[in-house]
Amino acid sequence: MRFVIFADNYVTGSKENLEKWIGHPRFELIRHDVREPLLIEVDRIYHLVCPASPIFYKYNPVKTIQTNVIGTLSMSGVILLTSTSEVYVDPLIHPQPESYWGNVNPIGVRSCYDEGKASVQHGIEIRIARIFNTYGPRMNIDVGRVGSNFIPQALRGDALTIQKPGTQTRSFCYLSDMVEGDDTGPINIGNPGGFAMVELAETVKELITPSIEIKMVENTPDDPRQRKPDISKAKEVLSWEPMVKLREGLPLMEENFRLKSKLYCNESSTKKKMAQPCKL
Ligand SMILES: O=c1ccn([C@@H]2O[C@H](COP(=O)(O)OP(=O)(O)O[C@H]3OC[C@@H](O)[C@H](O)[C@H]3O)[C@@H](O)[C@H]2O)c(=O)[nH]1
Repeated sequence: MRFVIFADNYVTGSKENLEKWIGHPRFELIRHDVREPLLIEVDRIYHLVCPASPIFYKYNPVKTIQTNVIGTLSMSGVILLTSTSEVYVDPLIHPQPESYWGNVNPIGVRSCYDEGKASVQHGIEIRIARIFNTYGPRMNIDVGRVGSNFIPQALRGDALTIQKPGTQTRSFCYLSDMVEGDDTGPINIGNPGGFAMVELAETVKELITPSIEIKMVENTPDDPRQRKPDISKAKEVLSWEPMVKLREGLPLMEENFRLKSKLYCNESSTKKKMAQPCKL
């Protein structure tokens, strides 16, 4: 019989996201910071820890690197480690294969996360999922990620903020498309299609509030200029065919729009209104 013990220090997560499981007889929730050892006997560990939003992880770089390095050491016996496309940092090779070592600025503001996530002890059997940019329901609003900025901005009717130069690219994968792979080496998981932030802004504007403005704002240091996964290795172990075009991916975002709409519609909104992307 499976029993799940879930540990979180709620720095970025919330109990609300776990509501469905709290009280379940085979689910236990512990407030815990992975930088401290957790002495319990388990069969498997899924180590998903570390704030992933650049604003959060840059806020306290020492805690970030401790969480990634000490945290991973305390989780010895890990079976799955969620890593990130950030290990390729500002890549000079495009798209990025798993064999690429990355192009890091070791004294840059992002290095606490990039280097922390990249450090894994050699020789242990571990599944490392290098997750590229992902979006979907229950993202925190206003944590500075591009999707969680653009969609609420469009719903509120505020200008979309493209960070300069706007030609930087990312690939966006919907949450439920991030599926199981089974491979011990690091494996890229993401959408192989790359899109410039200007393209993303235009698409969000067109789909949600065509009348809103798009403005260019200053960027933060060391923002990667291009990023998309080389998924040739992943294809061998994943049964999933990712969507290459952003346009095809967008209908799936509707679920996301609805969730955001709920937050921005007032109490008197009708159910019907809630069920559609709502313009305020
Ligand atoms: O309002 C905004 C926010 C962000 N952006 C741009 O959008 C791009 C993506 O930024 P995000 O903050 O969403 O994500 P990043 O790609 O920088 O980093 C993230 O990517 C992969 C994850 O694994 C990491 O956890 C996370 O660091 C950047 O080029 C950023 O400059 C905007 O143009 N406008």
